[in-house]
Parts: sequence; C-alpha cells; structure tokens
Amino acid sequence: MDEQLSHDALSEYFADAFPALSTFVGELESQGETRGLIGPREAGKIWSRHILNSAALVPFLPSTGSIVDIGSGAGLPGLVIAAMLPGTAVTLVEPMERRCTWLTEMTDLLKLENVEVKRGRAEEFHGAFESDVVTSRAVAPLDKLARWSLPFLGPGGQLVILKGRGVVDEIGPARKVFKKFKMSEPEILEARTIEGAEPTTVLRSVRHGG
Ligand SMILES: C[S@@+](CC[C@H](N)C(=O)[O-])C[C@H]1O[C@@H](n2cnc3c(N)ncnc32)[C@H](O)[C@@H]1O
Repeated sequence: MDEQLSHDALSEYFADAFPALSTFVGELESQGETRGLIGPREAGKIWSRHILNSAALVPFLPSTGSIVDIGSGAGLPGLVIAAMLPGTAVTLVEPMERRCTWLTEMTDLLKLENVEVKRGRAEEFHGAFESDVVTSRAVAPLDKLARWSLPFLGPGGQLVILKGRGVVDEIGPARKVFKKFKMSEPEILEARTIEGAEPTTVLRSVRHGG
C-alpha cells in the first residue's frame, strides 16, 4: 500500500469497489511491470498514481448507461470506473493484444459483469457502436483524441477525459474537430479524491442536441 494513504481512508472512499480494486492493485504490483503495463518503481504507488487518479473521473460520470474507454492499457481508467459504477456498461477499446489479454483476465478475476473488451484502434469501431460517454487517460493529444473519440457520441453524449494541466494549450488545435462534432466549449475541471492524493485535471464537453 502507498505509504501516505491509509487502508481505512481507501476502504471508506471506494466502499463496495474496494475489494475488487485491492485485488487489481495486487495484480498490478506483482505483474504490472513485467507485463509492460506500468513503469519501473511504480509498484508502491499504484493506489495514488493510478487508481485514485482514475477514480477522480467518476464523480463526472453518470451511474447508468454506456461508457467507452479508449486506450485502456492496464485498465485505467476503464476497470476502475467499471468497479465503481456497476450500473454502467463499460467497453474497453485497446489495440494491443497482450493488453487485451490482461484486461480480459482482470475482468474475470475481479468478477466485473459490466465490462466488454474490444481489441482494435478506436477508429476501427467508428460507426459500429455509440456510447453515452467516452473516457480516456494518457492516450493522445486532444485534437487526435477528439478525432478518435467524438464519433462514438450521439446528441447529448459526453467526452470526459483525464488530462494533464497543460490541456488548456491543447484546446486551440482541437477546436475544429470539436466544432465539427457539435461539441460544447470544453470545461476544465479540477478533480479531487481523498486527502493526500494529488488533484487531477478533467476535461468535459457535451455534444449538442441531446
Ligand atoms: C500511454 S497508454 C495509457 C494507458 C492507460 N489509459 C493508462 O492511463 O495507463 C496509451 C494506450 O493507448 C492505446 N492506443 C494507442 N492508439 C490507440 C487508438 N488509436 N485507439 C485506441 N487505443 C489506442 C495504446 O495501445 C496504449 O495502451
């Protein structure tokens, strides 16, 4: 467990999702680095760096409906969302086969019945299905990410993504594609979880016409 975070604070924050997420953290600690899912020396920091960072998105998401997480990698934020919001249907889109194998293994191990893993690049699924919300973390600069993400949204659909503070500088180059998909002006929100964890930045935009 991360040094600065107490078991009690994490257990209280994650409530019903805590057992599944503890199992997930244990698997990331034991296998994450060797399977190329997390960086070296991250094993002791998974709760703060990855799980709480992903969880920061959850207060901005609906508790029902469909969510597609683009470029899920190790399952961040997609598996964290699925564990915390069991009333949603979460699709994880990831092109790398070995990461999809991991995602499927974790979905089974954590007994998440609301997860579907789709192997491929986001662009390959345009037109194949729609989603109420698209999420992502650390996948691409905003203009590229918007081209990959926005075709999944119908009217009223939302883009809700984790980004670094520098996201404000990415909005200009992405404006054209936001306009093309009739998206609202992106909001930049500060997202907090528990005391002692770093706040993070969330970008949210809604497709007009819902
Ligand atoms: C830096 S990793 C981030 C993984 C995870 N979201 C996280 O925060 O740890 C970027 C991920 O995006 C995936 N990716 C790259 N291009 C993609 C595309 N066109 N569509 C979907 N996923 C993509 C990569 O395979 C990789 O797993």
